[in-house]
Amino acid sequence: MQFARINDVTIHYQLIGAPADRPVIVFINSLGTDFRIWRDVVVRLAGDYAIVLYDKRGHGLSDVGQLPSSIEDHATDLAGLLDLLAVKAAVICGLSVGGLIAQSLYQRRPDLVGALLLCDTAHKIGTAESWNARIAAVEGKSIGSIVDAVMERWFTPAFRRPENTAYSGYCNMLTRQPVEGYVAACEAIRDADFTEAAKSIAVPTICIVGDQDGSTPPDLVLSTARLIPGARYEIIRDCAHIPCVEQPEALTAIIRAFLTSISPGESSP
Ligand SMILES: O=C(O)CCC(=O)CC(=O)O
Repeated sequence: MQFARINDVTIHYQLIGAPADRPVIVFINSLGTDFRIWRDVVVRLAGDYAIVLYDKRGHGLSDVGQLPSSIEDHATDLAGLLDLLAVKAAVICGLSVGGLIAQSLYQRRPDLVGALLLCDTAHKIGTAESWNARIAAVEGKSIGSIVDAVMERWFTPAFRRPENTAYSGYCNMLTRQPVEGYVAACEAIRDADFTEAAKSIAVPTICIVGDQDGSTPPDLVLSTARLIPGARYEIIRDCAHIPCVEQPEALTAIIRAFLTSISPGESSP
């Protein structure tokens, strides 16, 4: 296990491979998850890329940190981690709120971002009303009180079968996040809007979405791709909000094809 103290927050991370030798992919996880969601993608890419995984503040084994916290605070944490690891111009792959953090990192520290993989995310996610209702439910009851509704957005019915042990494991992952970390991330998402900033992104970008994503549906992700100059757009079939769990092979194939197209010869297909 690897931990770093960044911006007075203990951040849990994992570095796989040597950033000096290979292109680096940084994975940022979504709301209510920790970096273990990337496992099935990482095992497929680790031979060809150096990989940075971390639990954003308020999730997994990282501290919650000072409250309230913003998407910019998350981006500053990631910048500190990448500076510590001497990583520059990385491929930044953010899932959902992770994609907001990726967009904020690009605005604050473009030197750290060589390309963007925006996965099941958008320039703006949800409305103030929807986030305030979710925050009230979690603070008034528990994360457990919203788990069924969240899982309907995260996973397709085929994955949500009771006999699927992975499904019950991901329910556990959600309900075991600290309530104050989950709420702080909901507030940060509620207050983030990259509609204007997206138009100034000038690195190769691909927007990817599951065809059954109930949190950031295909139309929303397509509207984000249309804001970003030259961005590509890919849909993954039979998949909802978390393709790294539900369709890791398809997601890996899209990542490889995209990275090979922007840096031919740098990675083996
Ligand atoms: O997944 C995220 O990071 C935010 C989007 C969301 O609302 C996910 C969910 O449906 O719980």
